[in-house]
Amino acid sequence: MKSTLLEKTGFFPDYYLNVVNQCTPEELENVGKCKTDYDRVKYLASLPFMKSSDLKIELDFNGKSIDIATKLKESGNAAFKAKKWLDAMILYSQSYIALPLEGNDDFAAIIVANRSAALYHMQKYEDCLKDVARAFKFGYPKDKMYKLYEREAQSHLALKCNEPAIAAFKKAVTAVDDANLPVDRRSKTIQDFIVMVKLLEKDLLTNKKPVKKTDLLSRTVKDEKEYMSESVKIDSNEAEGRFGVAVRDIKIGEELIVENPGASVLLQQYSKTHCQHCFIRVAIPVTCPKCIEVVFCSEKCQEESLKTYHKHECGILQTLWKSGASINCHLAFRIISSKNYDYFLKIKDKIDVKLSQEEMRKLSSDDYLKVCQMVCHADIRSNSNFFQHTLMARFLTLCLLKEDFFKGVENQEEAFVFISSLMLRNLQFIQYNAHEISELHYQDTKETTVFIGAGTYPNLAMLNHACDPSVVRYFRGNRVHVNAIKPIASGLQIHENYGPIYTQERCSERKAKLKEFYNFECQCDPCIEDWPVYDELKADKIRFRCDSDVKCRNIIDISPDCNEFMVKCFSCNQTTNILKGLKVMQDIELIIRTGRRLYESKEFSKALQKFIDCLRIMDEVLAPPFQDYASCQQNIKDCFIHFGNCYNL
Ligand SMILES: C[S@@+](CC[C@H](N)C(=O)[O-])C[C@H]1O[C@@H](n2cnc3c(N)ncnc32)[C@H](O)[C@@H]1O
Repeated sequence: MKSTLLEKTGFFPDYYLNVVNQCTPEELENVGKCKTDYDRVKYLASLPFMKSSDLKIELDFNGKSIDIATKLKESGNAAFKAKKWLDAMILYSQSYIALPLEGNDDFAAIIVANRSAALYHMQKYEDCLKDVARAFKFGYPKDKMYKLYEREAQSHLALKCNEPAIAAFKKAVTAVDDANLPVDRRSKTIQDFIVMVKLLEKDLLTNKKPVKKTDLLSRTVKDEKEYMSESVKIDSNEAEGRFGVAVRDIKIGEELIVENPGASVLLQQYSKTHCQHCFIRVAIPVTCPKCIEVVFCSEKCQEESLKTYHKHECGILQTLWKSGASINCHLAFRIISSKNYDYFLKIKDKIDVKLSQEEMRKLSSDDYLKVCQMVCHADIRSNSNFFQHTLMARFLTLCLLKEDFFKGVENQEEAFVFISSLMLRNLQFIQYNAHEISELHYQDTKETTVFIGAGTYPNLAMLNHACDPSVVRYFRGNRVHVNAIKPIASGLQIHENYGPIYTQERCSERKAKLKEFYNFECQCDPCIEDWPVYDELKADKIRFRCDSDVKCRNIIDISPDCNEFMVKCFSCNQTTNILKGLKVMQDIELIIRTGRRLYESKEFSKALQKFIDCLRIMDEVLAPPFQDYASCQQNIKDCFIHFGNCYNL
C-alpha cells in the first residue's frame, strides 16, 4: 500500500528515519500489532526513545509587520507608476494583509485608496468603489480627500449611475477647500467638478443608458442548502461495504447531493489567493487579524473561520507546511482542530458505535460521529505502515498541544493519547475517503482543471466506484455538487469515479490502481466486459437495447450493415425494431452540433440541456460503450464543471 503521508521534503522524513534507527524491529512491529489505535499511540508514547527524541514543535509565526507592509506598499507604488495595474493591485493587497490592525488606520487608508486607483484603471469600478469606502472609513487625509471623491464620482459615472456621481462631485467641490492647492489650480479643479455636476444634472453624459454591472474581482459563494436527494438510499453488502442506490428512476442531470465539507484544507500555494474558509478566489482580501498566511473573501468567512479551525492554526500552519506532511495529514489535523477538546470528550463513548443509515442521515457532515464511520481498511495495513501513521498522528497532536488545544484539560497525558488515537483514525479513513477540490481555468478555448485542496464529504463518500460513473462532481468554493450523467434505474447503484475511467485507461491498469489505492477488485461493467478505451471503440457493431414489453435488460449486438430491421433477442425471444435506433443515430448529430456551438459561445445551461436530451434519446434505444455516448457524457460533465469554480485567468 502506498504511503500518502508525505508530499514533499520537510523535517518529518528526517525525524521519522531518526526514530526508526533508534527503535528495535520488535518495537516497530509491536505498534502495528496493537489491537486498537488507542493502544498504538499509547505504546509508541511509552517507548524510551520517544522521550529522548521527541519532536520539538516550534511556532513559526509570520505575524503582521509594518516593515513588510511598507516594503510591499512601495513596490505597489512602483508598479503603479509603471502602469502595471494588476501587479500594483496585488502588491497593495499584500501590504494590506501584512499591516498590523491596531493603530495603523492612516496607513491602511492610503493602501486601500491606492488600490482603488489601480482598480479604477483596471475598470473594476464596483471593487474600486468598495475600496474608496474603506479608505473613507479608515480616515483618509483631508487634504487629499477631493481626489478620492473624484474617483468615486468617475466610477459611478462609468457604471452609468448619475445620482451618486453628482453627489460625489459635489462632495469633491467642498473637499477642495481642505486641499493644499495653489489658488489657480484650486479654482480650476472646482470649476471642472462644477461642469461635471451640470452636465450630469442635464443627463448629458450618461444619456440614460442602463446601469452596466462590471465583473467583480472579489466574489463570494452563494449560500446553498445542503441536500441529499430522497432518491438516494445507502445500502450495503459484504463485498462492497456501503454504497448508494437509486430508490426511483433518476434522470440525467438530476442533482443528487449538495454537501459542505466536514473539514477542508487549501494547498499552501493558494493560501494567499483563495478564501481560507470557502476556497473562492479573492482579489481584494479580508485578512486574518493575527497572521499574514491566509486570506478570506468576506468578513463573514473570516468570522466563521476564526470561530472554527483558524482559532488554533495561525502559528502551526507554517510548521505543518515545513514538515512535508501531505494535505491528507492537514485534513486529519483540521478535523480535530476545528473543534474543542470538550467536544471529543463528550462523544468519546459513542465513537466506536456503528450508526444506522437513518441515524447517519440526520447528522451534519462535520459531526465527528458521522465522519469517523468512514472505512479505514485497518486490517490490510502492514506494521511499518502503522508505525509511520502512528508517528505522524503523534506529530500532529503535538502541534495541537503547542496551539493550546489542551489548555485547562485535567489529565493532559490521557487526553493527548485519546486525541492522538483519533488523529490516527483520521489519517486512515482520509486515505480512502477524502476528495480533491478543484477549479477550472480557461483561456480562449483551453481549459485546465487545477487541484486546489481537499475535503471530507461523508455523504458523497458513501458512493462506490465504477469506471463508467453515473455522476459528476463539481465544486462551488469548497461545496460539492453531485449530478447524474446517465439515467439510473431504480434499484441500481449510483457510482462515483475514483480516478480510473474506462475511456482513458485499460482494464488491467485501472484494476491495479483501484486495488493499490482503494483496496478492492473492480467489478463494474467496463471491467467485467473489458470495454475498449475511447480511441478503440469501433463502430463495427451497434448495441441495441431489447425493447420487448417484458422487462428484459438484454443488449443485442448488431453489425451496421445488417439488412434486417426486426431482430430477435436471445434472452426473452421477442423481437426488437432496430430502425428506431438507426434513426436516433442520425437525429443526434444535429443536437450534438447545436450543443457544441452553444458550449463554444459559453451558453453552458443551454448546451447542457442539448447534451442531456441527446444522451436520453440515445440511452432509450442504444447501450454504451460507443463513442457518441461517451463524448456526450463528457460534454455533460464539462457543462456542469462550468457551473462551479471557474476562472478566466
Ligand atoms: C469512499 S469509500 C466508499 C464507501 C464504502 N463502501 C463504505 O462502506 O464506507 C471507498 C471504499 O469503498 C469500497 N469500494 C468502493 N468502490 C467499490 C467497488 N466498486 N467494489 C467494491 N468495493 C468498493 C472500497 O473498500 C473503498 O476503499
